[in-house]
This record gives sequence, structure tokens and C-alpha cells, in this order.
Amino acid sequence: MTHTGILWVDSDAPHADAARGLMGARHPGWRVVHSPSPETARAPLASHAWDAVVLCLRSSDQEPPGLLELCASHPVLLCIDSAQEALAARAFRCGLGDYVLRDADGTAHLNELLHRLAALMQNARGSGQEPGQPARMVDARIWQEALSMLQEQRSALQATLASMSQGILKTGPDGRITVYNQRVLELLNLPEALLATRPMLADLTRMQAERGDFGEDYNLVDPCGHDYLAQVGVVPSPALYWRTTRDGRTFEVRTTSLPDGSLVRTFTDVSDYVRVENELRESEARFRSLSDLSSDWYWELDAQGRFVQLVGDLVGSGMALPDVLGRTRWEIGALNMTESDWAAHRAVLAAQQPFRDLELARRHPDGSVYWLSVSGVPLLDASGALRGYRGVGRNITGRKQAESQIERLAFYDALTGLPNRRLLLDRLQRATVAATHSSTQGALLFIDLDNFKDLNDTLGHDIGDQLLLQVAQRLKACVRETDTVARFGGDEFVVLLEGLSANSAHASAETAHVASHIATTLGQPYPLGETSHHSTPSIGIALFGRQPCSVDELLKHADLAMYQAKAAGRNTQRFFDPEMQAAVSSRSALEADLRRGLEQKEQLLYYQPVVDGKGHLQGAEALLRWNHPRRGIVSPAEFIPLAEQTGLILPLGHWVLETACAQLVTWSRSALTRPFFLSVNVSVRQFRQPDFVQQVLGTLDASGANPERLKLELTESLLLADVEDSIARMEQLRSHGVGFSLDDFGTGYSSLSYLKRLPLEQLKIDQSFVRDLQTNPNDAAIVRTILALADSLDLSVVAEGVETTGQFEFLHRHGCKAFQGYLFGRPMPCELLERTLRPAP
Ligand SMILES: Nc1nc2c(ncn2[C@@H]2O[C@H](COP(=O)(O)O[C@H]3[C@@H](O)[C@H](n4cnc5c(=O)[nH]c(N)nc54)O[C@@H]3COP(=O)(O)O)[C@@H](O)[C@H]2O)c(=O)[nH]1
Repeated sequence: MTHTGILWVDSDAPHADAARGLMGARHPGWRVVHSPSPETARAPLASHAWDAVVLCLRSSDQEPPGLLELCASHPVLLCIDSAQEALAARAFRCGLGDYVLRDADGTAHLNELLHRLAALMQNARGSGQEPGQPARMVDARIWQEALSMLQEQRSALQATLASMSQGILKTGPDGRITVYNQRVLELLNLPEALLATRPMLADLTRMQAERGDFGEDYNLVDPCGHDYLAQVGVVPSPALYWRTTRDGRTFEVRTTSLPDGSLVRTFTDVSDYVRVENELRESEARFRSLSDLSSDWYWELDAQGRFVQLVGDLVGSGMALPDVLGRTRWEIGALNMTESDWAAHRAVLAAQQPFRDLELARRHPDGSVYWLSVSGVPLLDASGALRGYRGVGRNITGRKQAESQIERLAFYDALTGLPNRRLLLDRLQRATVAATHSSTQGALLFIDLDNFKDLNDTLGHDIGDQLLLQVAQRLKACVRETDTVARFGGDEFVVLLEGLSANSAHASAETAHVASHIATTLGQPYPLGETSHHSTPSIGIALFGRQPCSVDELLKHADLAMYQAKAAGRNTQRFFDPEMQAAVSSRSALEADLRRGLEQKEQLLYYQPVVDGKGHLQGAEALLRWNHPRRGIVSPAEFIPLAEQTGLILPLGHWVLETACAQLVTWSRSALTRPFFLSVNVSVRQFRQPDFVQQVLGTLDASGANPERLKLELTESLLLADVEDSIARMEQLRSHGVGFSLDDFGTGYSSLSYLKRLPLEQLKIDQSFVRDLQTNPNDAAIVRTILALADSLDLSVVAEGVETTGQFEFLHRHGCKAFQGYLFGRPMPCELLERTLRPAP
């Protein structure tokens, strides 16, 4: 029987025994020679052709130089530790057969080993390899492929290690560093030459400690790694510890122990992470201290708008964390937000838009209202999807209270609490716009208390205020909540009615109903202290909505109508009438024109002759004319009443007086004209000027005119207004020679009792009696009576408006001695009048 010869090289005697036992049982034909070390294997290898050589090498075995080459002439099976794959690679390069990894804890690998060994020998025999012949001759292709694969894996491993951002090193089971990458050298600041010597990890660590890498007393190492580094080799390595370097970088050190006692250690530079984490921590601390100090709070919502976070001044927020977490704002609610307001807010959130200063009113448990202002921005994740919202909130109750206080002061009347003029104008503006758009109508009621001034003057302002307060309350009770009652100032109130019928007749009827209700209500007695007071209102009404109309116009309309109500006897109501408005408009246009005319000195003085019974000129009446650049000569009947109302009569009257005096001075220079008098019309307003007497005397003085030639024409109504004052003024002027003529005599309530007291010189029969005296027996009788009366009072008489000889003859026959009228001459420029005096050429 041919035996199969196997050389078993193995320094581990128990392992070799176990293998031999197994081979003996399974392969009785195998003759196994055990060589206890690689060194002792040299001789049998060189001297004998073995069917197979089993080379069992441990990491602790020194690999004898040239051994692998010596083995190459035999089929060789390596049995190695997992850490010895580099040896396997070298073996392959030498053409050796196969290898088996040794089980670290036992002999389980021996089955596989025997199996491979049998296959190896079989293969050698099949390929014709004689023992002692190189195996690569037998299966070079397989060896080459395996070799390439190993090389590829090795390069890949080296490239991977080189490209890692982590430093890595690996030890064998004996603690010697077998693998490392470039990065570990950089991170640990170690020379490659040192690691190339495959130092023991413990030695390396001690060297680092001596170098001061771990700080004094290992203070650069976290507590987890402290003991290990201080007692390296004694205390096992923790799986994870952190340490910092002397230049301030931080490493995370992870260690993985492998089953064979070797370990893999990674070093990760986590300095950036630590820095960011520190910054975050600082920022968080800053934010917290700010929010602790601030009266604001910070909030966060999830993607559904539910509160997930609330930090800061929660007292100011009026909310407790447990009450809000998991709820949305609209579920919590706010007094000032309607459902559509919330819908609008939700739309902002859904659109992922930021929002600012959302103001919310809420109620404290004690019933008081507080205000919040909230602003927020969306929180998006890396993909842009909404993660929620975050923002700040602020308690703005104080600001709101101040605002409403300011608003009260600015827009409400302090006495009555009603909207004031400013607020009314604002509401009126809105109401006119709303009425135009909604095709409804509105009404403005201007209410003035009749005779309020008397009450104020007699009973004092406190009582006046009490009355105004009661009026305000009654007015509010007369209208709907939606209507506005405002105090316009003093005793003027305004009621603004809105939403009236589009039909004007209906709207007027509705308004008239309200106005009459107001009149009745305000007409009820007012309890004022001990007494009861009676007051009535005059109400002017203007409707709006049908025609475009500005607020100013509307107010003027209502005001005008109110004055109409006053003029109609008070305690009544009047609607604004467009005709009235037309008159007002032309009046204001005329006023502007008149002012302009005055500035441009467009006024003229005409003179109408006054003659005696023989037609001889005695004097003239000075009559004002306006030489309008467009309209020509304008009659004073058109502008004197307006001049009276506006006060323009004062400068006009002064000019007339000055011009008339200048004319008298001119006339005084000629014997023919020296005796002529000039009548000048004096208006009520002029006459009532406190310095009227001084003005007349001053003008006479300044001009040098003879007062005896000046006649002032006054009307009955003027004198009647204040008889005593009139008499006093007239007497002062009379004492300087100025004469007075009573104009329009007979048209007023002529009272003989005062007539006697007035220092008059002349009566003027009004032209209205003269006009029809021939046809109207009444007028004729009046004229006769005036003539007789004047005679008995020793007054001269001038009849005006004499247009016919019949009128003249009647007047003359009944004793009239002076005449004025178109029969003798119309009012004319002075040159024309003077021309009539010159003898015919
Ligand atoms: N305060 C002032 N009032 C003035 C002044 N100038 C004029 N007036 C007043 O204006 C009213 C209109 O005046 P006038 O248009 O000039 O009319 C006067 C005469 O022209 C007119 N008159 C005279 N004779 C006749 C006549 O035969 N027929 C006829 N139809 N009218 C005639 O009468 C007016 C004079 O009125 P009286 O003053 O009452 O004498 C007028 O009231 C003027 O007073 C002014 O400077 N200041």
C-alpha cells in the first residue's frame, strides 16, 4: 500500500495533535510527520517530496525567511489567523495552494482543512504534479486569478483607508499596530516611520501621554477615556471616548474589539460639530436669557397650526402652556376676529407667507380684555415642505388703551361723548360714497337749539352743559344704532341717517318722520337742577345719494336749511331746496366778484338831481354804481344787500362818503354849485359802526367839505333798531351841521312818537307812493298825509320817483317843494349833471 506523506508544520502542539487524531481516523493511509516549528521544517522540506505540506502559522510565529519559497515545490495548505491574510497573499505570490482561516477558539476549522487538503492533493495528482514539483506549474491560471483578486482588494482597501476622513488603525491580537491610514498620522500628529515599525498600541499611547497629547492629568480627555489612557494596557479600551488636542480640536475615538483580541480604532475630527453645537448652545442660552428678560414670548406651531412651543412671558400672553399646546389660534379664539378673519389668516399660513402684527383681543378670567400682537414666519424643511410656523407675541394692551384714549380725545366730544365734528366728517364721507354705490339714500340733519345762548347767559355754562348732555342722550334714543349722532360744536348737533330708501319721496318721508320725532323729543321739558327748562330745535335736512355731492356741500345744504327753519320762526324743520342753493351759489359768486371789483376800484358814484318846484337844481343824491368789466354798469340794488351781509358795505360806504365830500369841495369852488347839497345813503351796518360819527367827521375834516351841505339818508328800520343810540349819533353829527333825511318814509312802521325826537331835517316820500298816486286814492292820501305831517313837524319833504308831470303837479299842488325822479334826471356821472347847469351855448 502506498502511503500519502504529509508534513504538518505547526508550533501549536495541541492543534497538531487534534489534526493528527482526525486524519488518523478519516484517512488511515495518510502518513503525517509533525514539524513543531517553521525552522525545523526546513530540512524535511528540502530532503523529501511530500504529497502535501500543511503550514500552520500563528501571528506570534516569526516567519522564517525563504520558508515560503522552500514550500513552493510542494502542494501547500496554509492554516493562518484572520490577521494573517497578508501572509496568505504572499504565499499565493509564491505559488502555494490554498489556505484555511483558523478558528480562534477551537478546532472547528480542521474539518474544512482536511477537506481542502484532500482536494489539494487530488488536484496535484490530477494535474500530474509530482511531489517536490512547484504547484504553479500545475494551476498557474487559478493562482494568478486569486492573486489579482487579492491585489485588487488590497488596493481598494488601501484607497478606502486613504480617502477616509477618519483616522483608522488596527492592531493584531498581540496589540501591535498592523494597519493604519494617512489620516490617523495627520490627526494624531505621528510620523509614518514610527507606525511603519508596527509598534504596540500601548507603547504608542504611552508615548503620546509623555508628549502631553492628553493634557496634564489627562484633562484633555473625557471621563470615559480617562482611566484607559492613564492605565493603558491594564484597563480595556472603552468603546467611545472624546478628547481634545492641544491645538483645540476635538476627536471622537471609537474602538471595536475583534474576536481574536485585535481591535480597530477610528479617530473622527468632530471639532466643527462641537463648535456648531457650542454656538447653538450659546445662541439658545442667549435667546433664553433675552426671552426671560423680555416681555415678549416665542411660539411654535406644527404644520397644522397647532401650538407645540410657547416660551417667555406667558403671563403677558395671558395663556398657560397646557391650555394652548395642541390647539390652533382659531380654536383658542379672539374677541376681535370673525370667522372670515380667521379664514384669511389660515389662507396666509397655507400660502406659507410670513405675517406681522396680527392683533388679537382676548378676555382674562376676571373679565378684563387684553390685546396681543403676533408675528410669525413659516418653518420649512430641507425639501421646502411646511414644517410649521414660529414667531413672537407681545402684549399690546397698554398701547391699545392709549390708542383708544387718543381716539376718544380726537374723535369724540368730551362733554357728551358723542362723535365730534372730525369723526362725523369721516363717517359722512364714507356714507356718501356708500350711498352712491348701494343706490340707497342718506340724510343729514343739522340741529340747532333755539335760544340756547340765552340759557347759557342767564343760568350759566354748567346748566348749559347739563342741557346739552340731556339733548345728546335724547338724540341717541331717537335713532338706530347704525345712525350717527354727533355734536358739531356749541349747541349744534348733527344726525346722520343711512340706508334710506332709494326712492326720494320715501326717503324724505322717513327723514321727516325722524326729524319730527327728534323735535318732539327735544321739545319735552328738561329737568335742570331745581327747575325745568323748555327748549326747541330748528332742524335743517339735506338728503344725499341721488346726485354726487361733496361732504362740504352737504353740510352747507343742511346748514342753509337749518337757517331757513330758524327764519321760518324756529322750532321747525326744513329740507334743503335746490333753488335756495342756486341763490346761494350765485350769491357767493357775486361776493367774490364784488371783492375783486373793490380791489380793482370798479365802483363809481352817480348823481341824481333834486330840484325845486321850478325845476331848479338844489342838490343831488349820490348813488353807487359798479362798473363791471363784463356786465357794464351794475345797479346797487343787486349788490348792496350782499355788501351789507358780508361787511363789504363798510369799505364801499367809506369810499362813497369820501367821494361825495370831494365833490362838495369841488362844488364849493363855484358860486353856481356852492349851494348844492349831496345826499349820501348810509346802511345799517355802517351806521352801527362804533366809530361811525368819527368816520364822518374825519372824512369831512380831511376833505374840507362843508358839513352843512352833506345830507345822510337813513331808513326807518335803521333808526328803529336802537332809537336811543340812533338819536345820540345823529345829534353828534347834527351839532357839526350834518343834515339827515328819512328815506323810504311811509314804508315801515312809522312812529310819530320817535319821529318827533329824531334830529331830522327832511322826509323822503318813497317812490312806491308816488308811482300810483294819480290812480290809487290810498297812495294819494298817504302822500298828502306825509306832506301835512312834515309841515306840522317843520320838516322839508322830497318826493322821489317822480316820473311824470302829473305826479309832479299833484305833489306840487299839495305843498311838496323838492322833487327827484326821472322826470328831472336819472342818476348820472357828475360831468353830465354839471353840463345841465351850464347855459345853453
Ligand atoms: N347804502 C347805500 N345804498 C345805496 C347807495 N347807492 C345806492 N344805494 C341804494 O341802492 C338802492 C338802489 O339804488 P338805485 O338803483 O341807484 O336806485 C335809486 C334811483 O336810481 C331810483 N330812482 C330815482 N328816481 C327814480 C324814478 O323816477 N323811477 C325809478 N323807477 N327809480 C328811480 O331810486 C333809488 C333811490 O332810492 P333811495 O336811496 O331810496 O332814494 C337804493 O335803495 C339806494 O338807496 C350807497 O352809496 N350806499
